[in-house]
Amino acid sequence: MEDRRAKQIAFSIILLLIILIITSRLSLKLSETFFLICGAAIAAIFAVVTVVVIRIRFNARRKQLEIQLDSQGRELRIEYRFLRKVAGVPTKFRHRELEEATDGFKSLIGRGGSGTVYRGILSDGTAVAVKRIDGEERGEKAFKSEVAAIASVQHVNLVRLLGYCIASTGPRFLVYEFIHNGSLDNWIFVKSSNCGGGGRRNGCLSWDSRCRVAIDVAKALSYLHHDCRSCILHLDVKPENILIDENYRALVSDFGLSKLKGRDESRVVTTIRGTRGYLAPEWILENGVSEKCDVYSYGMVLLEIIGGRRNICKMSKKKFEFFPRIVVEKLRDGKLMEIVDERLVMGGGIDERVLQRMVVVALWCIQEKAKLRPTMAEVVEMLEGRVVIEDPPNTQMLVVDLLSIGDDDDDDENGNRKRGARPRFVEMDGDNPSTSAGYSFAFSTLSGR
Ligand SMILES: Nc1ncnc2c1ncn2[C@@H]1O[C@H](COP(=O)(O)OP(=O)(O)OP(=O)(O)O)[C@@H](O)[C@H]1O
Repeated sequence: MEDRRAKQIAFSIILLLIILIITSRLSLKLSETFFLICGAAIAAIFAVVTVVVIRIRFNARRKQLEIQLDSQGRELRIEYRFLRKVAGVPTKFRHRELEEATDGFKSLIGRGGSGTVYRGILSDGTAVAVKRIDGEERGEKAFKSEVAAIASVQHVNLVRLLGYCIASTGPRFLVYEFIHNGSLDNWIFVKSSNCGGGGRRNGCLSWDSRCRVAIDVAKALSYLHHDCRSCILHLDVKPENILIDENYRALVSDFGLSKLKGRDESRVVTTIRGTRGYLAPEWILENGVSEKCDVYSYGMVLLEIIGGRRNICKMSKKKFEFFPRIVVEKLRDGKLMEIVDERLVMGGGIDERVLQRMVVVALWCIQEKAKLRPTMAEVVEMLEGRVVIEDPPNTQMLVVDLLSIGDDDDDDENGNRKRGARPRFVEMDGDNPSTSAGYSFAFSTLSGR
């Protein structure tokens, strides 16, 4: 466009100069002035032609460079996007992109303590779960913990954080890969029972799948504790935070409560949060956490996987049943099959040696004294049958789970624990727990999530 305009101007100037030569030839004949004007006009024509040619060439070169840079930029952008994907670096999404992906946040998958999860499809066809983190300060904390903990880690048994979205105002979002079979609680608990969970039901996970899931979760936690630059404490291990993929393999999710612990630190001080029924006793007593808190929660989950029921089960208004205690008794009496999820016993195919191994590992994990518990790396070894496992010490289970039994208001419609509910410190006496006044000092250290 610019070139055409320059050519038009040059053409007009040259035309004017030629007209000038012709008119001066007619009026001045072949005088000296005519030759002067003629020489100057020819020089001007030459200069105009030179300028136009240089300009056209310059523009052509500039255009070529622009095209070249543009294509290099595009290639770099593609390469960068690819490298981010390969390295697992989360992408920053715009709110509009997430709105489009979730069709206006319409298809709700679930609700947790820190936010609401929606199903979505990204523009490239990737199925995602978009978690909207609610609450100002708490939301900010959960968001930062989650991104800091899993943005840099990669493991087949950890759910992948694909991206995030932070707007200057409004909630924050985390975008995960979508895991098709939902959370483990839907696959192990019986809905109708008091000791089951509420919500969506999927089915009953087979014995073999349960064994695989147990090892998958143990491997994920072992990786977080031992194989990352800092030790990552999950601090909220429970069936709701274990997702099951289409091959019935487990992926640990929800890092909203996680903490990083330096390799030279023995424990990290943090306020008491998490979910009743899975909290290690020392967290409440000493107000510090270590990887042994995850080991405790894992042991509790392992028992629930085997039994297909919650560990703490409300039988009536004042009566509770503590499953780990029953497990200890049945192990002692050699009647372990009686603690297995009835639906699996009916189907058969349970290897009693594997069952015994899993139970013993779980009982080691829930030892009240943290230092007696194995590491998650040892748990993997034990579950895979690579080491001989000694019998766990006889534990009194006096302080069962400081947050496990609360007010009636703290339980949901099925009698199960709600997350973040006010805790009550309990002393177990058979299956009839009572609040222990002697331990009431612990209340002052408690804070809901
Ligand atoms: N990546 C995912 N793919 C499929 N479903 C998911 C995914 N992430 C979460 N969900 C579903 O959404 C539910 C809510 O998840 P979320 O992590 O918010 O809460 P939670 O674990 O139940 O509770 P809390 O946040 O209090 O621990 C889960 O129980 C699970 O069923």
